Amino acid sequence: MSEQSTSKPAPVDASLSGAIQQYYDLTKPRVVMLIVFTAFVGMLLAVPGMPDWKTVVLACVGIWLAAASGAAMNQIIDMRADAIMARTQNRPLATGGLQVWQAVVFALLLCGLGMLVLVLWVNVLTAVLTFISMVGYGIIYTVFLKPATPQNIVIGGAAGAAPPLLGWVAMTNAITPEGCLLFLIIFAWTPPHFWALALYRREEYAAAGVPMLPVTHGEEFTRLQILLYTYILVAVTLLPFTIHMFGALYLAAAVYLNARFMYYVYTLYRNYSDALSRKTFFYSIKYLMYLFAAMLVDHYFWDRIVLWTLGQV
Ligand code: HEM
Ligand SMILES: CC(C)=CCC/C(C)=C/CC/C(C)=C/COP(=O)(O)OP(=O)(O)O
Repeated sequence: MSEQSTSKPAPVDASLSGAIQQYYDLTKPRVVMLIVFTAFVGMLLAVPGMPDWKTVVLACVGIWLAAASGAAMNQIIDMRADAIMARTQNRPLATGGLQVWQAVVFALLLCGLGMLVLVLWVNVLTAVLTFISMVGYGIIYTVFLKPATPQNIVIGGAAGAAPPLLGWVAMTNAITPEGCLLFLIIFAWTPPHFWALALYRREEYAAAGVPMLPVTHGEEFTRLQILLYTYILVAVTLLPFTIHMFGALYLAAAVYLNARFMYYVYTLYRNYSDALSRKTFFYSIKYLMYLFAAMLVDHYFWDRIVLWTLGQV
């Protein structure tokens, strides 16, 4: 049995701070935080030495606003399905804490502000790519892909994978192979990240009528797909080292993080439990955070370590 919707929605807090909290929740703050972090890393990797911090801050703000707008659009469209699932039933539109028109105005405002910041103070290419990602998630994934195909998150994952490339483009105004490689890492990471959650939440998705892979193709097939995508992820995360984008610091971190991820998904494949599936999902988030942090550390310190070591011999 996967985890069931047994709890009741929490009562709505009608105070001002309650209203602010509802708007804040509408932006899926923690997901968007990691999205902005990967964009931030993309920005710093794109230039040698210290970046122009003003552009970095403005690009982070613009991408944050656009991603938050996408998250709000997603909840406007999904409010009925969200009200059915225990995991999402306390979202502001599902509880009635916010009205649809309030969420629509808020989403449009975030979108407009985000585009303004990117066009005025970053560059038009970043604004266009960010807009495509926002619409890709908020509309194309949510309206067309999510209710239609179990490949929804594979195709829709392109929107969530865009941020490091957006960060790269913000600093260079160019789409380069290195920026695309960062995109590819998150693209390959998304299926194990999401399907691990979908496995232990499969009955909720079935009840809400969402055709996620464990619902349409069963648990065993999903476990195999998670394993196969993690193999791809391992290969893709090693590529930046082979093209000398990063040095041994990154390699060590990637090998360690990949070994742990493989251990989780292989065990999940051989011996399924909801508890392990949940652990795998939470590990996937830490994995991405640490992998991108390792890129930063390598970018700033690996050359210095090599030079210092050479100086010692
Ligand atoms: C199409 C792609 C993706 C899908 C379908 C997906 C799906 C999900 C789902 C269903 C959750 C649970 C959310 C909740 O319980 O409220 C979640 C959580 C999370 N996701 Fe993803 N995700 C995707 C891409 C991403 C990306 C690109 C990132 C960051 C770079 C990300 C970071 C996170 C984080 C940090 C959480 C934990 C949120 C929390 O603790 O509240 N996800 N994801
Ligand atoms: C501008 C930019 C970079 C784009 C935005 C990208 C973005 C916010 C991606 C988030 C991906 C995500 C949380 C998917 C959740 O899927 P779901 O909606 O199926 O999950 P749910 O069931 O929790 O609502």
